[in-house]
Amino acid sequence: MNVEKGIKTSKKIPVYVLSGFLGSGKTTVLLHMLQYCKQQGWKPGIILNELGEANVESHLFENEKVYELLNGCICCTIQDDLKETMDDLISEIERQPIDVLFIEGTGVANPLEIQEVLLTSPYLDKFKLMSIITVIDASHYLEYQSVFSSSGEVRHLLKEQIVCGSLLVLNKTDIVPSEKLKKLRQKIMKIAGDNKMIMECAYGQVTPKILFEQRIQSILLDNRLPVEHAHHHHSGVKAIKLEDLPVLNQRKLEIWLKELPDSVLRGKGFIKLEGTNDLFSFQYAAKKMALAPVPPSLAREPVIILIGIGIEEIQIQQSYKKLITQ
Ligand SMILES: Nc1nc2c(ncn2[C@@H]2O[C@H](COP(=O)(O)OP(=O)(O)OP(=O)(O)O)[C@@H](O)[C@H]2O)c(=O)[nH]1
Repeated sequence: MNVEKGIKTSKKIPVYVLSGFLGSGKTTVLLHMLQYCKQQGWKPGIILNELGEANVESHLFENEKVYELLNGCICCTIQDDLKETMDDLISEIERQPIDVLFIEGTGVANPLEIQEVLLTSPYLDKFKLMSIITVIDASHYLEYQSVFSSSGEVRHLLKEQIVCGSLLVLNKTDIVPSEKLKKLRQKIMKIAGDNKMIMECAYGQVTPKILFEQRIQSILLDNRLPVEHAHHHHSGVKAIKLEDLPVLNQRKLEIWLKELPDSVLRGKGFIKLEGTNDLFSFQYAAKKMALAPVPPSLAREPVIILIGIGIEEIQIQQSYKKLITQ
């Protein structure tokens, strides 16, 4: 279909769901899609579903209308929370219409749960699910799938996200050797089936037309998986918030991160570093830290949120204490 024409003329608001494991690059892909919206003059609405009590990423969406669903998805309350957020959104868009809606699930969300909400009344009459875009971290997928280095829950979730995705984005190819990439593609195709489109990319740079393509037809919605399947509990998922952070030494921080248990899968937040007055956004995914200065006008308190499956809060707090007292 002609995507531009479809979005402009559609009576229902088109919805894109971004799914994918913790740190795979969902926000990166979303920012890329938002840039395209801007070029096309489309007004987007965004629903972010975050683990943990604080959203440390909303500053990335400066000029956009962002609805936050914090603490989501640890259990099935995601659906009630999402409905509440959608209700707010519906009343808000009567005053401020939007052309397209993005829903970014947490890294441990099963996209079917989101899909199911969109299929119930009154949302079904107002929104049209266009695509579930599943982002896969090419640099870590094989490790996450390995029986030795990850929990069964992680492996199950990764598979579900691939099966439910209508477009697969194999991200972070910049840090993966081509041989590994080939092997990876084969593995993913085995789970996804031959006719699902897999786009390889770095930093979410997939051609917008491919991202915005309608890939879910009503036929698929009618044949959706049974409800029991969609209600998958992620009881072992935990987000730990480290607050009142002092100014940190970068080298010690790197060592601390390296020594964290493997069950810590993701970190994000804001930190201050020795030798500079700047505030940095802190990202930790697939065992790699990325820091980026943020403007002081943001005025956020330093905080680190660690997310993992089966992480022991006491163990983390003890090692954190060591980091800040060394
Ligand atoms: N090397 C590399 N890093 C990337 C790429 N895409 C994203 N990143 C980095 O990976 C980290 C996580 O990216 P996000 O887009 O925040 O991932 P996410 O899936 O939204 O993360 P959660 O919402 O926590 O699950 C950030 O530090 C990104 O800059 C890529 O293609 N290559």
